[in-house]
Amino acid sequence: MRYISTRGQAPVLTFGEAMLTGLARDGGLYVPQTIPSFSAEEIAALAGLPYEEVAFRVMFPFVGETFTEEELRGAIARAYAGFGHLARAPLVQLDAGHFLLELFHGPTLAFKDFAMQIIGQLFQLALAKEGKRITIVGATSGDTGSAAIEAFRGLDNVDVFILFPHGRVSEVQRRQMTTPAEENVHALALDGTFDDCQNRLKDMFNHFDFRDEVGLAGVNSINWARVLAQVVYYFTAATAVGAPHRKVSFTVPTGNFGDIFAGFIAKEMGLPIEQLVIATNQNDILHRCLTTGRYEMDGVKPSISPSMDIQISSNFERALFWAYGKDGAAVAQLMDELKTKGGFAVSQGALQALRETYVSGRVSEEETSQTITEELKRSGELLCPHSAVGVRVGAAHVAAPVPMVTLATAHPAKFPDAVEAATGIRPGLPPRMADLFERAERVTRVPNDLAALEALIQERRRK
Ligand SMILES: Cc1ncc(COP(=O)(O)O)c(C=O)c1O
Ligand SMILES: N[C@@H](CCOP(=O)(O)O)C(=O)O
Repeated sequence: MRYISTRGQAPVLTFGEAMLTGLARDGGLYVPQTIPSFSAEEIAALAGLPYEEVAFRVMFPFVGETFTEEELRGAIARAYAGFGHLARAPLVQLDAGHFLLELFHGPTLAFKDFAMQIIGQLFQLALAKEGKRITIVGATSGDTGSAAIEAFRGLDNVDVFILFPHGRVSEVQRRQMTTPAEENVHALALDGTFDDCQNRLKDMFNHFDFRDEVGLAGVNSINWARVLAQVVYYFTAATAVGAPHRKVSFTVPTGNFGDIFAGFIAKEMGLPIEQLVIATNQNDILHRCLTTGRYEMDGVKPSISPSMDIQISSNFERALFWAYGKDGAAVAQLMDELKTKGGFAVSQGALQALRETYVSGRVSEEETSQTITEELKRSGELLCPHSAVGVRVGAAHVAAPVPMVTLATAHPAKFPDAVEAATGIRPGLPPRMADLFERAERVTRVPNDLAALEALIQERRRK
């Protein structure tokens, strides 16, 4: 299996190389050159298997020569052993034909753990083989950061720097990033938005001297391995509700587009997915783009679902690559227009291709809150605000007899203020995190300035 860049100008890599490289050297994102496909019989055989076995069968064809079967199985077993639910990703029924896929039973209570725990294991295997040390820099709107810290804390050959937008994450999210005491962990509160954090991260990748000197690695969904690990739960959920014998639809609370893009990959692999529904909060650039054909930035508005307060939806580039018939030059031009003009128009053909793959919906702040209130009364499910965005849009797209699965992306306890305001109930953290508010915080306030960030990372990383 080989990996190519969405901008067509970077070296073709193996899975292991693409995983350690992160952003391609032409600024694009790595994608598999071909997508392995599963027959209906192979999909049917996944029903009822342990999550770990499904993860192995789904991931192994993409991993190719980088890891042996034994290595991958071992990494998967270690990755999910600490999850707080035997099913790993349990499904609960909300309504006739509407299911919720709970993705928040991992160590940091968000769906990011599903991928981050496994890539933590895979990075360790790859680094041991190559005798390398690396500097991970991550950008987060709240959840990727803590998941990355949890996966890499305390490792001798890895330093982790996490950029998060100052004042724009929940207190629980912030404390999850600022309280780990390990010396290889650095939480950096940046004066700006998540998009600024992600832009500076990409700037670092595009600054080759810095990148090579520090051994820069990325664990955002820039990294293909992140997306791959997220493909797995589409298979477990779909087979649990009857695939491949019947079709299934998914609704995904969407920001950086990694999660829903994993659903697209599952579909390309043969999973019979009817609708892939993008659910956005008031930062609705993706919904506007599908509706109007223009991807147009208009400023991030802070919301009660802060992890989705994103305008530059990184993985949309991967979706565009497919929509433009894998024309890297066309994608590079769009990304250049986004950077220089703040937007671009999608061609008619590509827009049609996007609309054939995705539908979308947008949820206001009031509707998000109302959905948390109503869903608790109706089904007893206490939703986090991101999952509530998904449930609202998902409910509007249920089309019998095809079941709808909405992804619940975070635990309500990560956003206690929004949940309490909607329901009067303040959700508690699990016992292992009960002292989170007593732990000492360690955080550095940083400017939105590439040179200053690079200097800080150079100074703090262990050589
Ligand atoms: C809780 C939560 N829900 C949804 C999302 C959106 O996921 P994606 O960025 O993969 O679209 C994020 C972050 O990205 C998140 O942290
Ligand atoms: N919501 C995310 C934003 C980064 O997304 P990623 O999937 O690219 O890591 C977060 O919580 O940080």
